This record gives sequence, C-alpha cells and structure tokens, in this order.
Amino acid sequence: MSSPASHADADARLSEPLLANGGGGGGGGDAGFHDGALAAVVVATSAHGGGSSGKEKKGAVKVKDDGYWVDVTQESTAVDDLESGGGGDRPLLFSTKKVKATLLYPYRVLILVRLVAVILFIAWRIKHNNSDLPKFRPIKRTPNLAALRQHYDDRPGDGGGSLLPGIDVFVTTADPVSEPVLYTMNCVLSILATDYPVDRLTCYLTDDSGSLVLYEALVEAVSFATLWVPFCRKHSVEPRAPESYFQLEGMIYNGRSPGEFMNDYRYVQREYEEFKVRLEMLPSTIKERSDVYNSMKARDGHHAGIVKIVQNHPSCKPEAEGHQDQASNTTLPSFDGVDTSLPMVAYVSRGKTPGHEHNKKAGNLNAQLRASALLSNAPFTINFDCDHYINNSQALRAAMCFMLDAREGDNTGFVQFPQRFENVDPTDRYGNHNRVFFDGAMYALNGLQGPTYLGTGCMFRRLALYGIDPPRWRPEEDIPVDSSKYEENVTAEASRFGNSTLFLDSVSKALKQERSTTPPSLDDTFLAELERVVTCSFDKGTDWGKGVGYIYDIATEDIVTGFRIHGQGWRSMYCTMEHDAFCGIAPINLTERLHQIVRWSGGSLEMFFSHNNPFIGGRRIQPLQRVSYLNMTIYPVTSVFILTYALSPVMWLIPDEVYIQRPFTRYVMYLLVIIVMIHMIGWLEIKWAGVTWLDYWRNEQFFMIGSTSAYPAAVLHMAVNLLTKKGIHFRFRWVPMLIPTMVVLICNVGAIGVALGKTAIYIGTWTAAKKMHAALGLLFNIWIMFLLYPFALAIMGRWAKRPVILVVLLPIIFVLVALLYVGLHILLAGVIKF
Ligand SMILES: O=c1ccn([C@@H]2O[C@H](COP(=O)(O)OP(=O)(O)O[C@H]3O[C@H](CO)[C@@H](O)[C@H](O)[C@H]3O)[C@@H](O)[C@H]2O)c(=O)[nH]1
Ligand SMILES: [Mn+2]
Repeated sequence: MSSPASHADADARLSEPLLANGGGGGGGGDAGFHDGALAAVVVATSAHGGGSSGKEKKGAVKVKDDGYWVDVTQESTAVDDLESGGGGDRPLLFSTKKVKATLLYPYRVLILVRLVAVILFIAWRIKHNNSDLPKFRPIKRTPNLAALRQHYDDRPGDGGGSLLPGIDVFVTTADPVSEPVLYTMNCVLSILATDYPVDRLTCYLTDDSGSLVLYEALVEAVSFATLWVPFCRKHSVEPRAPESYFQLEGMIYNGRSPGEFMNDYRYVQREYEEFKVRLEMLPSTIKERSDVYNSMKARDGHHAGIVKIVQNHPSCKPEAEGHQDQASNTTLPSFDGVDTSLPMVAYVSRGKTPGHEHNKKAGNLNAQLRASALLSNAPFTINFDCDHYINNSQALRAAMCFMLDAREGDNTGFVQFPQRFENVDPTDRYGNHNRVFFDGAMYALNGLQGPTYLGTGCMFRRLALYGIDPPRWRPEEDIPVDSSKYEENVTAEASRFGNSTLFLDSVSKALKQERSTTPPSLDDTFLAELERVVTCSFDKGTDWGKGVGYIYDIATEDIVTGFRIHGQGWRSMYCTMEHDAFCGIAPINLTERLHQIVRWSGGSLEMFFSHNNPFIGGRRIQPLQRVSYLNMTIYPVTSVFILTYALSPVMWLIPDEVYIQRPFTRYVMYLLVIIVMIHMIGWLEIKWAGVTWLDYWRNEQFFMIGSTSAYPAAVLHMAVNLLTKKGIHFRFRWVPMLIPTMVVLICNVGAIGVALGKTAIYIGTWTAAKKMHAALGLLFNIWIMFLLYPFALAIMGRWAKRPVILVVLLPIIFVLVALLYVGLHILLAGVIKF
C-alpha cells in the first residue's frame, strides 16, 4: 500500500483522490503568488515613475535616473502633439515618461508569453484534469462464488476432485519482536483454515529475520491447526484467525452441528489459550538452547538459505494425527465426517550474504517465488503482510472467479483486494482506513486497466510476475497452451531468471500449464538447489527485481511492481466482498503513521525519477492509466505549494503598510468555482464509492498533515538525492519532520490572535471591504486549524484523551496573543506603525 494509500500509498494511497484538492490549491496558489509579485512590481514602478516626474518639481524627492526612462515627448508622436497642444490656454501640469523601447518590448513580449502560458495552463487543467479524468469510469465487479463452485468443484461424474488451480500463499515477516509472532501465526492459521482444496494450497512463511522463534512458532501453529482447521470446517466459523474469532462477542454459529458447538468452542478456545502461552514462552525457552539458535542464525543477520517443510503435502503422509485430549470437563471435538487434512506448510528464510543488497520485502518475496516454484509451482500466488489475515474464508475463491473468468481471466495479471483494518478507533483519527483511496480511486482504476498493486492481499498470476507477456500480446495467440516456441525463448534465458535448471524447468512447466498437485521428492540435491535459489546473491546479474518478480531499488515495491505488470499489457481486477476478504493491523500512533506516509511518498517520488517514470515507462499502459500513475508518483510535489500557502498567514504579522495585493476578484471567483466543483465531485464520489463524510474529511486532514510534514520531507530528500546522487535511504528523524507542521500550526494560531488584536484596534476605521478581507483571512486560518486537528491532538500526548482541552486552551492562546499585540501596539505607537 501498499496503498494505497497509499498503498495509497501511495502515499498515493492517501492522497491520490485528494490531488484534486492538492493540485487545485497548489496550482491556484502558484498563480496567486505570481500575481501578487507582479502587482508589487507594478506598484513599485509607478512609485518610481511618480518620483522621477516629481524630480522636475522643486523640492521633490530626487530619484536616480538609470537611463531606462525616456520622455514621451522626445519620441514625439502626432498623438502626443495633439495631446500636449490641445490644451489651449491651460498649462501643462505634468510630463510623461515611458520605458525605453529596448527594454519595453522584451518586457511586453515576456508578459504576453506568460499570459499565454497561464491561459494554456488553465485550458490544460480543464482538458486534463489529472486527478479526476482517470475516474471517468468507476467499475465494481462482484465474484460469483456459486458459479465457481458449480464449474470447478461439484463434478459428480468426475470422481469429485476439484479442478481449481493451485495457489501458493506467502506470509512475509521481518522481525519477531516488532511484528508480533501471535499476529503472524494468526495469519498462517487463517490461511490453513481457508476454504480451498488442501492439495492445491501451500502456505509459506517467509521469515526475513531467520529467527528460530518464528520457525518454532510455525511448528506450534501447525500443531494447533490440526484442531483449529477441522473446527472451522465443522462449524463454518468466520473469521478463521482465532485471535479475532475469539474476540467476537457471542458465539456466532453457522454450522450444521449446533448440539456440539458449545463443547467444541470451549475446548478449542482453551487449547488456543495454551497455544498462546507456548508462543509467549518461545523466546525464553529458545535462549536456553542458545547453541542450536546460534547454529541456525549467524551473526549480523547473515546466514545461508533455510527451507523447512513443516507440514507435508496431504498426499505424502497419513492424515494429520489430530489432537490429544487433555483431561478436562470438555471433551475432544468429534471430527467424524469432517476433513481434517491440512495444506502443505513451509518455512523459508532466504540467505543473506555480506556485500549483497537484500532488497527488503521485494527481495524476500522474490526468493519466495523461486522456492515455491521448486516446491509447488502453483500458477497463482498471493502474498500477505504478517499483520494481515484472511477474514473471509471464501476470499481465495473470489480471486479465482476473476482469474478463471472466460472474458478477461487469461489476461488478468493480478487481483487486488482492499486493505481493511480492525484496530482503528471508531473516529479513525489518523485516517488509517483510507476509504477514499480504497473505495474511490481503486474502483475508478478498475474501469481502466485495473487497480494498482497495493502490497498485500493481492493474488498474482505467476507468469505475470515472471515478466511474461499476457496471452493477448503473445506471438502465438491461437495456441496459448502449447506455445513451445515461446517456451524455448524463455528457457534459453538463464541470464534472465538465474542459473538454476530446476527453476527454469518450473518456468517452462508453468508456461505449458502443466499441473502437478504433488510435490517433488525432497532428496539432498533438491534441497541443496532449494537453498541456493533462496539466497539473495542468486539475483545477481539476472532480471530479478527489474523485469522479473517484485521490483527493487525503491522504498516501496508495490506500485512499481504493478506498473511493471500493467506495462506488459496485463490487466488487473479489484475484488471487494460484502464480508471483507482480508483484515489487518494499522499503525495507531502518529509517529508510525507519518513514517508510513513518508515511506510511501518517498517511494512514489523514487518511481517518478526512475526509468519506471509513468511518462516514459510501461509501453502498454493505457493513456488514462498512465495519467493515474503519474498522479500517484508526483503528488508529494504539490505539498511544496500547499506548505507555502499554509504559511501565508505570516502576512497578518507584517505591518499593515506593506503592500501585498489581495487576490483579485476574478481569481477568487475562479478559485471558488474550482473549490466548489472539487467538493461537488467529492460529494458524488462519496455516493458511488460508499464512503462517509468522515472518511472524506479524514482524507483531507491527512493530506494536509502529510503536506506539511512527510511530503515536503520526501521531496527534500529526493532533491538532495538527485543533486548528490548518493542514494540515501528513506530514514527520517522524527522531530525535524514535524517542524513545518508545528510552524504552520503556530503561525495560524498566532495569526488568529493578531487578527483579533487588529480588529480591536482598527475595527472603527476599517472599510467594509477590509472587514470582508479580514473575515476571509480568518476563515482560512480556522480552516487550517481544523485540518491540522488530529496533529494537534497527537502532539498533546497524554492530554489527547480529552480533546476538550483544546477547545479551552486555544481561545485562551488567541486572547493572549491579541492582548500582546494590542500591548505592543500601544507601546510602540510612536516608533513604528503596525
Ligand atoms: O526487509 C523486509 C522489510 C519488510 N518485510 C515485510 O513487508 C511487510 C510490510 O511491512 P510493514 O512494515 O508492515 O509496512 P506497512 O507500511 O504496514 O505496509 C504497507 O506498505 C508497504 C509498502 O511500503 C506494502 O508493501 C505493504 O503491503 C503495505 O501494507 C511486512 O510483512 C514485513 O514483514 C520484509 O519481508 N522484509
Ligand atoms: Mn503493515
């Protein structure tokens, strides 16, 4: 989200739909400042001119004549003569000078050129309304699960086996401490219990920390799964992540054995509590066996690749043993007639070697892609962040509805689901839900080439990840199944996929759609090869991370990976389900939230300044899709204008006499019309996207907070990187990033106070127009205060629990500032006027 929102991410996730505002305000702001500057110049020159004409008068201020001014009468024209001579008896009371021709004409040309540019800009904005055009065709698609079941599962004449294709599920984790093991294991359990043929499903825990804790936790989870999974199947429980399930209020019952439910529920719940205790104790029990630990994990996080099969493929060994009953007042649930088999489970930790960039999550997933190719080679993969889980056991089937559909199915490279979060407070203070992005922007893209890849909860077609053309762009359109010629080209390309015969074989099998539902025998040579392909040095000199797999060298791999796949001509689908497919944990404090935003916006800018720039990259990207990607990569730049705008209340602090042109009426009109239109469009979007005004408002707020903190930080960082070509990573010190937002906040609080003070002093002398301006200015200040409200709450620390403090505190500050202003005014009345 990647998202986003991100992952909008970017923070496309967060801001893409908002660019309407950002862009509008930014563009408008820019124009406004220029006009202000021009007005200032004009004022200055006329003062200058007045002075020089006054020079001839006795006692007038002497102004230096720099030779740029010529008397109109020197270049006398008939009109001048007529003018000067037409007066009859009346004396000539002023002389006229104008700017020398050599200066005047270039000056005029420049003004005209700028005028043309501004007009073109406005015309361009109307024609190419960047942020809104890609939203012309919002589309919602609903999977038909019953039809899928009918065509792929219920085939009485055929021995009953399912025809559904295989899916390899990846769970990425990077740290057993900051990413709680319990959540990761809940994710794994939700996958094991999902409704999909067990012999077609493989779950990979891809552990980037290579920690024994996670390995042993996985072993525990699989052991608990022998109870949990049949329980889920027997009673059709939802969701199938135990932590969330047992937190549900009341025992929701959907299954066919109500009589046994109570007993089974209590039994499984008690076992789950014990499982949790075992997980908690793992770190300490493992430390006691530190010799084993050290043999697995070398120092500095460098170690060889590790692949361990924790649960074998259901065809390889007798059915899972089932749970032993421990003496208690509940009895072991009876699973007669319930399928107790589990899908295959593997633990993979890729090898990290010194001197080889490991490329974070993208590198992790690529290693995983290769390991799974050797082990199960499912035609479809889906990856989850370890803080997400399957919330709807039908989700994988829903994705399949899009992949197998007769219309666009074969050309669908990935199916993205929205990101939903369960730990967000009801008012969504930090805008974590990002509904405008997930339910607005993504539906809109759905009508184009498809949604972007958002980092988690996305099913891929393996071939699309491998950088292979979609069928509609393949040379042999008519024989997609046995495209042997194409396959030869691919196998020839060891330089592209890396030098592993086993892996290259798996690619050609994937191309031929050879389905194998049983894993290969795990002999020593096979295991050695497996460990070799999961080492990050395997990538070296290949296309991995460039044209193959998840993309490297960027702070966020998601948007750019989707872009690469779209660029190849694949399309994507957005899959929303009434009962959310997946669910995750969102950052719940502002620090983490802003770090997420800065990473997303930094990644976006990095993408813009890479060869994956949406202008030049992605040869088969549709025009409007391109505009949308452009929008997703460049949006942090708008923050520069927004920040400048938000700081403009400084004007209030400046003495009244300094001439700053007020925005002229026509400009204000334009701006007003545009702003009204933006919100009207927003209102309509809210309607079709089904988001609430609160979602919309949070989105506005977080775009503003981001625009005064994370986005300018990302822009600055990018600028420094481009200038120094150092490629520093996006790691930000927390406090400096908050300074601009603080300054904006202080500025606006101060401005409101000063405004009050000025009103107290001048109210009697102000004209109606002036009062109007003051009121408008105040409205602007207050508006910014409302936008920054979540930020203000966050910096209040523990006081934030009582937002009412702000309501009391702020007016007190306003009054104090006003009093200070009035006091200073009286004190300095004779010295300077302000
Ligand atoms: O070296 C690394 C670093 C991270 N991860 C995994 O990447 C995932 C995402 O990391 P997280 O810190 O949770 O980032 P978020 O900001 O929550 O993730 C959002 O933003 C990312 C893009 O920056 C997307 O990839 C994610 O899907 C999206 O949810 C987690 O499962 C991590 O374990 C790794 O595997 N290896
Ligand atoms: Mn996350």
